[in-house]
Amino acid sequence: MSGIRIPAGFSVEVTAPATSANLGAGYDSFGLALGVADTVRARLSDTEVPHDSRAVITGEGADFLPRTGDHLILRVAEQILAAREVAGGERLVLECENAIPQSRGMGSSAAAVVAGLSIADAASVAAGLPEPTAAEKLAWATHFEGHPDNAAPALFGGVTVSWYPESDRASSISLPVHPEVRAVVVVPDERLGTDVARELLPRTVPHADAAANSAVAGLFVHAICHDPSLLLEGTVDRLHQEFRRPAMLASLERVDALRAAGLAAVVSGAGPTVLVLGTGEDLADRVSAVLAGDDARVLQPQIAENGATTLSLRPMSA
Ligand SMILES: Nc1ncnc2c1ncn2[C@@H]1O[C@H](COP(=O)(O)OP(=O)(O)OP(=O)(O)O)[C@@H](O)[C@H]1O
Ligand SMILES: N[C@@H](CCO)C(=O)O
Repeated sequence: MSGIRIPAGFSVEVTAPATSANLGAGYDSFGLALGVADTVRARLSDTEVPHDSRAVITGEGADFLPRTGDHLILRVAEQILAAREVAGGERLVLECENAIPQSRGMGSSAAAVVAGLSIADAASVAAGLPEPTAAEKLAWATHFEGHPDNAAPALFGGVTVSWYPESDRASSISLPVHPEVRAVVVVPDERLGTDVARELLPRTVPHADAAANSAVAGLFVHAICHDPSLLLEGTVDRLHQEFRRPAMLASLERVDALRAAGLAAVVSGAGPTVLVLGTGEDLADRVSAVLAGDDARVLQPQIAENGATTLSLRPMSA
């Protein structure tokens, strides 16, 4: 280490939003931030902390997420601080208020990664390093998350399109979303790990399917920015959803029923949550009416304009 360390008394509170990736045809590229967020308070302990009590967790995942350095937020924060040669990462302790359900396709891992990154950034700045650029933040978040479609909206909010200008560097832009577009999610109790869902995808797809998706992806951008009446046609996917049907039969049945009723429903991320995009304050009611008798939770969290926030950074003691 170069002698840079997190100062005594360091304390920060960050939030990171849930996200929905793919949005139909934009596999591994499109994503949006939702108005549900995890809140994490981190502080530097001035004494050694028992390894298994570094994270106090309430809310979603409190019964099964690890409390040690295996905890994703701690692991990300520590590894980034170590890469920057900032000492003290192993003495960070967390209070996590989790609102995002894990392994449901609502970007919980991206939110955890972005929370860890935000803590590492705040600690680095407190130690005297410059504030990282947006491009550096996306690079770190993509490094840990594996793909940028959840990471970009978790960092920057809104609806994002991500791509790889170089094979090892992701980039993203934010779209100017039509003000009437609303987002509803249908969240089942069942969990499905992203790694399991990715295993179900074929290594290659027919050229016609790739061509169809690229046309619809272009239409989606127009629909969400300018003409929400085209969202149903602009969310037809041929690259991922059907391949994953066997792992989430009930979710694909919900997608089918909602689309048959004219609502732009897609699998959210790797599932099994379903995302519905549309207009009107009554969108959640219309979704609930189509899914009458279904026990999955219907929520209308809206599209969040903002991504991760660093809520408070107390002045550091010397
Ligand atoms: N708040 C959190 N704190 C610590 N670890 C978390 C947290 N949220 C998610 N994780 C880790 O990420 C895993 C879930 O990641 P996974 O990619 O399977 O689902 P997801 O991110 O919710 O879904 P998707 O990527 O499809 O939107 C959890 O099992 C846990 O290991
Ligand atoms: N694009 C990703 C999102 C989940 O991380 C997938 O569908 O596997």
